[in-house]
Amino acid sequence: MSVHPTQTEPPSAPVGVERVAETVLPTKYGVFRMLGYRDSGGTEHVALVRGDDGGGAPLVRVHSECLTGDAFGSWRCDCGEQLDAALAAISVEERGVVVYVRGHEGRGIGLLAKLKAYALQDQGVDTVDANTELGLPVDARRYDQAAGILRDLGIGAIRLLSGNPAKEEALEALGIAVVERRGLGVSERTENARYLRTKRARMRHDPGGPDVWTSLLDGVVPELPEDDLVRRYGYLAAASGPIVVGHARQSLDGFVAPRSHSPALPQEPSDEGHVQRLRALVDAVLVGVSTVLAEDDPLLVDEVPGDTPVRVVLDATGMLPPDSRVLTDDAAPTLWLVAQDVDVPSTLAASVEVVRLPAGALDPTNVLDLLRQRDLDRVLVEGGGATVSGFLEAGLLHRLYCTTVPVLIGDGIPGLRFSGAHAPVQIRTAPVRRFVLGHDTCSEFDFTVSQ
Ligand SMILES: Nc1nc2c(ncn2[C@@H]2O[C@H](COP(=O)(O)OP(=O)(O)OP(=O)(O)O)[C@@H](O)[C@H]2O)c(=O)[nH]1
Ligand SMILES: [Zn+2]
Repeated sequence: MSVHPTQTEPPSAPVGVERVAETVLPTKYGVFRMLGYRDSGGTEHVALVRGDDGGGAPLVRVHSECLTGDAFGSWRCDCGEQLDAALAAISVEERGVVVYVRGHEGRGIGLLAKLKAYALQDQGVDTVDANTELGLPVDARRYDQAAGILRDLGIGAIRLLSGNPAKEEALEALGIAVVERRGLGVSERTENARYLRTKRARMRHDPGGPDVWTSLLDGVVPELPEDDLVRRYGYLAAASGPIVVGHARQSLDGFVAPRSHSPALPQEPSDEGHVQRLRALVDAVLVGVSTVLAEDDPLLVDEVPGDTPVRVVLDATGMLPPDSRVLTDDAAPTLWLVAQDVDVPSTLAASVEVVRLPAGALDPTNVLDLLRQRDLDRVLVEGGGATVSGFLEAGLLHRLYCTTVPVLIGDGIPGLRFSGAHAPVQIRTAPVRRFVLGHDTCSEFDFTVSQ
C-alpha cells in the first residue's frame, strides 16, 4: 500500500515572524550572523546567515529541527549530517542561509511522538506507517515561518539544499522562488538505510544529484569534508597523476595466514566495502600469485557500485592454475605477468593477456612502468604480504592501508616484512590515519608527506 504524506493545510491565518535578536556565531564552518525569530504561534527559530545580499539566488537549507540527529549525532536519520553538509556547502560559497525551523521535530508531530514512532519502527513498522499507527499525520510540517524569515532577509529566490520535493513545493506556494533544488548527498549508513529508502519510496524524496560514492567514481569530490567516504577516498578519486596504493590485512603479530593456509584469517563481515571501494577507484589491482592460489579471488567489484579494474597477477614461474577465477571470469581484462620462458595454456579467455618479462625483470619498478605504458596509472597492490612488501621496500607506495585483525598466529605466512638483507633496517614513519572496520583496525600511511 502506498501512502502519500498528507501535508497539513496551513491554517488560514499565516504564521508571521518577528526578528527579535541578532548576534554572531563562530562555528567550525566559519562565522555566521545569527538571527533569532519568534513566530506568531510563539515558537522560536533561528537563521544562520553568511555573506551579503548580492549575487543571485543563495544556497538555502530549511532545516527541520531534529534533536536526536542534530544534537546527539543519531544515525537513525541523516539530519545531523545534512546540517553539517549544508553549513560546509555554504562556507565554501561564503554565502547562504540555514533556516533552522523549531517545532518541526518528527516531521511536525513532536519529539516524544517521534520517539514513540521509533519504538514502532524497532518492531518493523516503517517511518510512514509508524506516524499513521499513532493516529498522527505522516508530515505535519508547515513552512510559512521559513518563508517569512527568508522574506525578512530580503531573499525571494533560493537554491534549496533538500531532497524533499514537498519542501520545494511548499516554499514556492509561499512565494519563494526555488530556482534549483539539490540534495546534500550524504552517505547512506547501515543504521539509516531503511529510513532513507522509505523516504524515497513513499515520500517522494530524491537525492537531487549524485550520491557521494557516485561522485567519487566520477572523479568529483563533493564538498562534504565530514563525510566518511570523502575523508577516506577523496584523495584517490581526485588523484590526477600516477598513484600506487598498498593494502595488507594481517594478524596483530604480522601474519596473513597460518603455514597450513587453514584456517585463514577470519573474514571481516563488515569492512564497509573498503577493499572493494579501493578496487573501484583504481585502474589496476595487482596481486602476487600466492594470494590467488590461497584465495582464488576473482578480484571483482561486485559489492559496491563501480567497475572492476584491470586485474594483474605477478606470477614469474607460471603457477596460476588455468581454472582460477581471475583467468576464467571475464568481468575485466586480466594481465598475467610471467617470465619469458614460462609455459602457459594456449587456450585462455579473450579477457586474459599473457605479458612476458625477462627473467628477473618482474620487479615492482618494471611492473609499474609496464602498467603506466598502458595508461594504468592508479594501481592498488592488494596482496599478499611479500608482494606489498616489495613495493613498500622499493619506496613505490604513495599510501599503505595496513589492516590488523585482532588474532595472534604465532607463525605463518608473513605479512609486511622488510628484507634486512637488501636494505638497512628502517623504521618507516608517515602521517597515519586510523579507522575501524568491524573488528579490524586499519592504519593508513601517507608516504607522500615527507617527515
Ligand atoms: N515522525 C518521524 N519523524 C522523523 C523520523 N526520522 C526523522 N524524523 C524527523 O524528520 C524531520 C526531517 O525530515 P526528513 O523527511 O528526514 O527530511 P526533509 O527535511 O523532509 O528533507 P531534506 O531537506 O532532504 O532533509 C526531522 O524533524 C526529524 O526529526 C521518523 O522515523 N519518524
Ligand atoms: Zn533526524
